[in-house]
Amino acid sequence: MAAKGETEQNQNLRHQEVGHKSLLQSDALYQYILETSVYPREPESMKELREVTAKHPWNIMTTSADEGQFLNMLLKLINAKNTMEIGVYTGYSLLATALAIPDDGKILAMDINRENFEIGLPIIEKAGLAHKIDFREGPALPALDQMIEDGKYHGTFDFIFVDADKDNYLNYHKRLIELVKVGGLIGYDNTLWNGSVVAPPDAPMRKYVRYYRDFVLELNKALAADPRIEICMLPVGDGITLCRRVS
Ligand SMILES: C[S@@+](CC[C@H](N)C(=O)[O-])C[C@H]1O[C@@H](n2cnc3c(N)ncnc32)[C@H](O)[C@@H]1O
Repeated sequence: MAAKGETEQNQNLRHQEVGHKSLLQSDALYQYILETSVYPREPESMKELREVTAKHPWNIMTTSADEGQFLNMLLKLINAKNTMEIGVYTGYSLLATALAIPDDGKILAMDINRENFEIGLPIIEKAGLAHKIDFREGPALPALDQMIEDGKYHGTFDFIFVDADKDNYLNYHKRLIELVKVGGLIGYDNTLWNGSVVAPPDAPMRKYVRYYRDFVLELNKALAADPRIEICMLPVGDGITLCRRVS
């Protein structure tokens, strides 16, 4: 929202700064989406987890409520059962997934930080969903290598959500393309990276946005050129690219 008394010119300038949270033209439009169709339909457990996460110092990392709603709907549409998530944080997207998959569905969830996962875990337990989650603490890349070496995970995942270290996304893609089933989906989060993907190099940008920007640009090019997948880039949240494995 525009601060009280802020001039239109200042407001426009503020929206040009890279790092603006919403990719939409105005905060008011984003707020409209949240208040009209997201918050009124958000399950109690997701609301509770969102509110607990809001008090955490790194809350900027959480998946937005509109993206959580989108993931939940998408997983139901594709009847996902066997899923993976790389980058859990306090578990908002994890909970959106756990709510969408059937009772015997599974989520292999990986994160280097167990402490943050444990912030959301009691809420997931209270919702009766913890049995669907196999949380593994540690860096995802060696874990994926191990799965590939094991052989038994090839082509077994219906859906994989990647929301972790952007400088590894291409490394993840090389492995995940073997683990997702033909016809299954991989979702890469933050592919519009705060809008920085179209910013001039000298634009004002937070340090971490600038650091990861080139990796995101490289990923987007590589996904667009990969004949093993069909892709669809959506301006939901910070941008999500869905990749459907076709071969
Ligand atoms: C943007 S947050 C994930 C947000 C989460 N999807 C949600 O809904 O709140 C990114 C997470 O990736 C984790 N992460 C960073 N590097 C990682 C790595 N190499 N392997 C696994 N997880 C990693 C971080 O600890 C952090 O919790």
